[in-house]
Amino acid sequence: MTDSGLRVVGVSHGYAVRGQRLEVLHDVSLSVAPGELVALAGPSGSGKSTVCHLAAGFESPDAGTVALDGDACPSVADWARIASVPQQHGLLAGLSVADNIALPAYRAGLDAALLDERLAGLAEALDLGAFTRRAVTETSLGEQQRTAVARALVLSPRLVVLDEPTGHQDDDHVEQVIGVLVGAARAGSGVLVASHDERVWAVADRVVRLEDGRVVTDAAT
Ligand SMILES: Nc1ncnc2c1ncn2[C@@H]1O[C@H](COP(=O)(O)OP(=O)(O)OP(=O)(O)O)[C@@H](O)[C@H]1O
Repeated sequence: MTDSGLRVVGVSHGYAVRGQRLEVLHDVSLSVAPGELVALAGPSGSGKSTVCHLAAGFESPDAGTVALDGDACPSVADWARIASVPQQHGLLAGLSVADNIALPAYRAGLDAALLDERLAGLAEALDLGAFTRRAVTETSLGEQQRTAVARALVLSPRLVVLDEPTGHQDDDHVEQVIGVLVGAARAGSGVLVASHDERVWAVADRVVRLEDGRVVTDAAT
């Protein structure tokens, strides 16, 4: 067995609720290899977002391990390693669409010509070309969601974790988002995507289904 990619092993995790620890994930294990697209499915409240937070390094598990390429301490600061699209998108209100997408690249010191090429490619693939100069606060929720997807992919990360990235999209834009996620996996990123959308499950290499904080199936599609 290889350490390559994301490995979540025996993870239990919970939240403090009225002074008590409420465990919401119980002994969860899953993996995402480089180049693999894995969908997280399950009913509302089953624990998908919690798994995403742990995989993205926003939180550390109460028990068990979360590791990327064998490193048990994923760094949220390095978007070339782990990038994410949280449910609330986390865009910076004071910046344009283009600057939000480019922010990880500015921080990483990506070559300007390469950044321009990637920005143009993502803007076209995600139908953002008409909005790139607009303040992100002056765009629709669906456009903001696609901006967050583009930002997560601008550095071609080792792992990208997306929480319901098609939730605000119409049918055509769902296909565009799915297209860039499949493209990212083909280019070598591991892709973990929490989704209720069967169209996302259909393109996944595997679908991991959670119920009540437990993995009930982990199956190839
Ligand atoms: N900050 C929090 N404090 C307390 N409980 C929480 C918190 N966040 C989530 N939970 C609880 O943890 C459980 C799992 O929530 P989570 O958001 O991971 O589920 P989900 O599968 O992503 O749901 P949805 O599909 O509705 O987004 C739920 O019972 C939820 O109420």
